[in-house]
Amino acid sequence: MTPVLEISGLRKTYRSRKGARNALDGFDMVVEAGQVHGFLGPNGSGKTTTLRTLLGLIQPDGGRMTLLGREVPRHLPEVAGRVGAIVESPQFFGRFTAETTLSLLADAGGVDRGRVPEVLDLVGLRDRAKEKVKTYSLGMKQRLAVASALLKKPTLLILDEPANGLDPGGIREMRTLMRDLSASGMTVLLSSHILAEIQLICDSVTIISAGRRITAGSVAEVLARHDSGAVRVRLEPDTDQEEAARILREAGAQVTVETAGHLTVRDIAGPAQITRLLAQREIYLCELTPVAADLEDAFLELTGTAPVEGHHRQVDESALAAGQDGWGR
Ligand SMILES: Nc1ncnc2c1ncn2[C@@H]1O[C@H](COP(=O)(O)OP(=O)(O)OP(=O)(O)O)[C@@H](O)[C@H]1O
Repeated sequence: MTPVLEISGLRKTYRSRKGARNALDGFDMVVEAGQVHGFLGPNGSGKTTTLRTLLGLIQPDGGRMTLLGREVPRHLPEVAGRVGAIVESPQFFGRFTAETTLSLLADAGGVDRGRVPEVLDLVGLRDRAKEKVKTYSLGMKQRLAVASALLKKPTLLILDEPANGLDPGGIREMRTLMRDLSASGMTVLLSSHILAEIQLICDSVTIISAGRRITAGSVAEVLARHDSGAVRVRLEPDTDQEEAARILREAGAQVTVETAGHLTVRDIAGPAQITRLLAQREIYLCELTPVAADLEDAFLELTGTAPVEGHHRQVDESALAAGQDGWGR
């Protein structure tokens, strides 16, 4: 089946009097139909630039993009009616109610007003639909934004940080909504920094760093590639942790002494080897658990953005274009 979205070799350089920055440096991405696809990357890595370029809001400097099988931006008008998107927090008129706002948007988009109560219901705003938007919380405005993107029953829904400003209950509702939309046949592409959430919601992910794809695949594949083989060991109470760590290190393992009674062990043949080495010295275990890699670990390692003690990471991820030092020199 043709992917719903395909990007290859996308390039975008922002130029100003201060210099030129490569926001996208040959970026590739594929999103298959019916998936919830997570788009992840550190601050300034190029996510919004990608989404804005896809939607024809930014002119790329090179590369190819297709949406629903049609090349964009050239054929964007043919597919725009089937793509719903929120790429920046949309501004709504505070004095209008959600119902009026959506009705006007429906009229403007040639959508039957009968769809308005449906989308209000979908995003959980039905009970507040007749109140003015200026009385809404941030999370409620976010829901209204999603409702507006759903008006035209899109085949592809693109959301930039949809969980922004939502409380834990709201995040969970958004997760259910994404899954329901996907189950109804819609493809969803969402960018987010809430990695635990992405791990729960998404079928597949693309991770971008410095304007390039650094990994992509199903969440399970990305996690499997990242599996560190680490094992968490809990020792019997009153065991000398340092002694146990020393024994394992002598055998070539990498050992981190954790909170009371726990060790994390890497680079060892297997759990049986840990048990054998310690039992030979009359040290016994209560528990031995493989440490499952999570998306946050994979993300921090792949993007090189894990915090380093005593070092303040600078947030901008994009590379200066060749020959530029940021001051146009
Ligand atoms: N209009 C612009 N003019 C100049 N530089 C820009 C412009 N928009 C984005 N950039 C730069 O391009 C790079 C990529 O920005 P982009 O907004 O795409 O990142 P992002 O991955 O969406 O980041 P975040 O997670 O912080 O939202 C950054 O260095 C940013 O400063």
